[in-house]
Amino acid sequence: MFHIDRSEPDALAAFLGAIAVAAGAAIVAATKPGLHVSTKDDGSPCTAADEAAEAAIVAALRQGAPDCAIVSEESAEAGAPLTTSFFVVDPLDGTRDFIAGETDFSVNIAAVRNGRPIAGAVFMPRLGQLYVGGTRAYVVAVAAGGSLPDKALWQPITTRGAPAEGLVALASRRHGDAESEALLARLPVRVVERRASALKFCLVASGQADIYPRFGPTKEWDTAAGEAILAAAGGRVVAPDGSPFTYGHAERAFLNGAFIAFGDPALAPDVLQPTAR
Ligand SMILES: Nc1ncnc2c1ncn2[C@@H]1O[C@H](COP(=O)(O)O)[C@@H](OP(=O)(O)O)[C@H]1O
Ligand SMILES: [Mg+2]
Repeated sequence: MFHIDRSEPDALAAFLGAIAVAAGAAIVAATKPGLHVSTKDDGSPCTAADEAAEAAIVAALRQGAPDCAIVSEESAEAGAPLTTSFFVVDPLDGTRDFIAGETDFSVNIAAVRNGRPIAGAVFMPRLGQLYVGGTRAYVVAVAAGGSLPDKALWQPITTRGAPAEGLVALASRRHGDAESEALLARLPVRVVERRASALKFCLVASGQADIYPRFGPTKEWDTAAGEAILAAAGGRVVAPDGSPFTYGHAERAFLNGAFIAFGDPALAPDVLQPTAR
């Protein structure tokens, strides 16, 4: 049995990783021609794949960690503050890209302890890539619904130092915003790659990119797992004033403020607001 307040972060991350890979199979199984797309109250799409993955994840979390609260994208409601330790789930992050047949979509599951993410898993079903982070961060090649290989075969990942030839920056493919573009315009950026879902955090965590600023809106389930992985790999996710991100804000419907995710902590003086330096 797992408990967020008592289990080791790496053990929690492996638990979440196995659940994310199994949820990937639910997504693949639900992916059929003519997949029904409904529109949620906020105008964003939801499919049978989102719902099947959420049901699989919630059932597995309840079985493995029965005493822990769960916040999940498709069932979260604004209201009373939660306990400060809970699982946060996005069963299908990047739904628009999923519907468009792209590879950039992910299953995100994180464990939040005292308002901070301590373990996370991000799985890309169509890429067959699982990223996990607890105390350390790893990438694992595994097909949707497959068995996780022995931990000795997991590849440890770390962020990279900012390259002298310029930064590789990441931005949302479908939800760009002017403030993020303005920040990147002030930095020595070599290329801006537009990608979807929490895969962006994983690309920074594994040293394939350097910075991902996001001033436009996101929800806690979009960032918690990615933050856990990036932090375990040596990077940071902070508000533009340098303050840490906290989770469990039911009173604002789990809406995040702006953040800057970056791999090399030495970038802080360049990317954060002057008062935060
Ligand atoms: N106006 C808005 N308010 C809140 N969250 C938003 C939003 N526009 C986009 N998002 C979040 O951004 C996520 C997609 O990120 P990206 O653009 O990097 O792929 C969406 O995830 P879902 O696809 O799970 O709904 C959604 O949660
Ligand atoms: Mg999402």
